Amino acid sequence: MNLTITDVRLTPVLVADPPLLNTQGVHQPYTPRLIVEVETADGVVGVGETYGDTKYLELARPFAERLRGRQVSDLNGLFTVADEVAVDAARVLGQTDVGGLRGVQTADKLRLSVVSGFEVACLDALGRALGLPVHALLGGKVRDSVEYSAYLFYRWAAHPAGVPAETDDWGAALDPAGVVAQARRFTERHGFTSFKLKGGVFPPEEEIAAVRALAEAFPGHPLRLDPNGAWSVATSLKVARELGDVLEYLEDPALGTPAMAEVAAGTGVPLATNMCVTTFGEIEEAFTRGAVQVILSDHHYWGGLRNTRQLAAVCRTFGVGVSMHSNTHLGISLAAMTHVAATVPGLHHACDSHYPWQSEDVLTERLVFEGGRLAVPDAPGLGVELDRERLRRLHRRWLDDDGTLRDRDDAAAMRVAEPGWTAPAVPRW
Ligand SMILES: O=C([O-])[C@@H](O)[C@@H](O)[C@H](O)[C@@H](O)C(=O)[O-]
Ligand SMILES: [Mg+2]
Repeated sequence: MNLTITDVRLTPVLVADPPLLNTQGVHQPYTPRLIVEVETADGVVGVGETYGDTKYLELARPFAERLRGRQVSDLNGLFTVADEVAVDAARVLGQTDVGGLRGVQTADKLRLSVVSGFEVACLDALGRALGLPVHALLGGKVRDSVEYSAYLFYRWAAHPAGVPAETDDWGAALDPAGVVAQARRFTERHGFTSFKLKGGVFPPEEEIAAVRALAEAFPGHPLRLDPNGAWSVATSLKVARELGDVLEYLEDPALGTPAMAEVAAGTGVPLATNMCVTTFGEIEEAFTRGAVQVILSDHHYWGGLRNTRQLAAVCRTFGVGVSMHSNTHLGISLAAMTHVAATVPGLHHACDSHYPWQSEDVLTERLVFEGGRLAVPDAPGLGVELDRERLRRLHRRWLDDDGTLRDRDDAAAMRVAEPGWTAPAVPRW
């Protein structure tokens, strides 16, 4: 068996995305992702997926060039390669991350997101070569299926008139009744029993009313609200008081570890984050200050599936819960999330996934939730197959774009409907 990498292919794509609202603005009609393929001397191909914005592509290209001649099994070596790839200072100085939702941009955060796509592709290739599923390469699954939550968004029925976009049949959700109707669709279509509402869009009273309406419609079901740091400490505490009896956790109510620590000190409602702790370096302060009770891990943020397991071990040591965050992604990433989630002991919360919002994929077969769960694939590698025709079509869309959609910009998308919109200063309420 020859595991030497002989070819690496990078294919940026633009994927249809509905008009989902968040505190920064609204999703653009198409969003970039990067599909990574590594091929071995034996002709085995592994696939991975990560962010596709220009700043990631700029790093992924020199990274890919350095991989030829290395072994797909040399997963630790990927971090050495990452260190060799220079990050343009303009990409990090004073910048915030994708949609402004992952805090301050650093060179490491960029590098780790790129590593994650290559690590998954190498694991897929290695698994295929050895005839083993990725979860086996991570030490073995401890569960046969992984639970996901319904990721509810305030949304418009369609992108603004005149904007080229795909359409869907979800309808608008702009008030409590719309949010409950959306939740019902999620349960009908995918069987989810946990619900997360993306907040920070309307004044907190309206979002409290929406969560109350969900609690009435789905009594006893786990509920979460995530305003992406849009609230002050005082507002966060007020929301925690009003919803404390129905929330599984409150996600990133306030921005940054010091503010989260203040909120945590004033409420018994657990706080979760995918914003103030997204690197190992941010753990110590947050954990020693008791700022967060659940880390929403994301293998794209943390540098891959093996780092996700290391994160889970650190969380376990400190008695902090772990679950999974999601941004817009396709089936390759969902499969990767499912493999690693299957190996993490004590995963007490359903994972987030945007996947039900994505009508397009690059796989031959979509992954299907049953009863809100995904079965953990046991086929070699990730257990998914790339559909080259679909990949070609979504790449063609990326090639045809004049550059306006190649970098996610939720505020720009909002300006189409509301000229003059800028992402609100934080705290917004
Ligand atoms: O896609 C969005 O609008 C989400 O707000 C996403 O960008 C966040 O990263 C994420 O879902 C979160 O939980 O914060
Ligand atoms: Mg979040």
